[in-house]
Amino acid sequence: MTARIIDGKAVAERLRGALAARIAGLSFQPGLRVVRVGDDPASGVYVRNKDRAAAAAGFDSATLQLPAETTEADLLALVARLNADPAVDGILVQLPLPPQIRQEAVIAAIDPAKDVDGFHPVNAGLLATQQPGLVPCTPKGCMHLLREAGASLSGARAVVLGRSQIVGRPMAQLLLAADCTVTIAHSRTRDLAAECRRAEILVAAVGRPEMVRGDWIGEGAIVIDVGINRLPSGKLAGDVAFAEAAARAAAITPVPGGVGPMTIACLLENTLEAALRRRGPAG
Ligand SMILES: Nc1nc(=O)c2c([nH]1)NC[C@@H]1CN(c3ccc(C(=O)N[C@@H](CCC(=O)O)C(=O)O)cc3)C=[N+]21
Repeated sequence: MTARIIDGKAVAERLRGALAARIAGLSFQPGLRVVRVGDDPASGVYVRNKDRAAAAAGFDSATLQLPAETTEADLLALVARLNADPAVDGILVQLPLPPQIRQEAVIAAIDPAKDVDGFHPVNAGLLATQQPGLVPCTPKGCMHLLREAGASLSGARAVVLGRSQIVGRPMAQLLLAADCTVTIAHSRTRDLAAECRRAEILVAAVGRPEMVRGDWIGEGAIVIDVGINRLPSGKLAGDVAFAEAAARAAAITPVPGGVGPMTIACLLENTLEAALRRRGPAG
């Protein structure tokens, strides 16, 4: 089998177009504030792409850049100001944060109604209990792509590789809510390759370049590659060895151009959702 390539860039473009059309009909611009402390390289391209996409879709968006030495108290004070600002619908604090700042303290300080990353424990709890809330952008984007690939989810064996708070766990919740039979595999799992091979839907989110080899892929599986790893050569690689996997999968996402652009589109989708929930449809 040679896999169909799931074009995340094109799907994201369509989603952003649909958001732009909805925003054009509003009496206000949904407001997004991204806070960046220091200059972690993983965040650089992301912040630039986000700013461009948000402006093009009609959001009132800005990135607030703080020095790497910022104290936790100063960052919490900024979050409190953004929480109180009625023009701000979505707040995203770029992770990772410098070591003097406790990540959990900052996430917990964000108003859950403005938590467009969906990382606040209230939103994680709403997702786990199948109530409406803000859903983390990357797993949400992966679900869009699975639907796009025509995956039939009900009853399907899905394996999520990785158990992070940001991707693996919420991804498993979304697949379960879609009636998949879900396995979460991770670094302590015995025989990872065998677990993955059983998957009809495989979502790889471990952050290790090309760790998933071709013989880990079941014939006809749908493979969603969340990894965006920068190699020493400067090239980007996913968590999946793409060419090997594509020889066995029915469909697969590329890196770049797969999940990454969907993360950004879903951030904008969440910001619009948060705005409509906070202000009502008329604004
Ligand atoms: N609070 C928080 N939320 C995040 O969602 C978050 C974060 N912090 N910190 C950094 C990581 C990284 N991240 C990316 C999203 C999209 C691309 C993306 O669009 N990548 C392009 C390629 C970019 C390139 O060429 O380097 C693609 O995959 O096609 C990359 C990286 C979100 N993150």
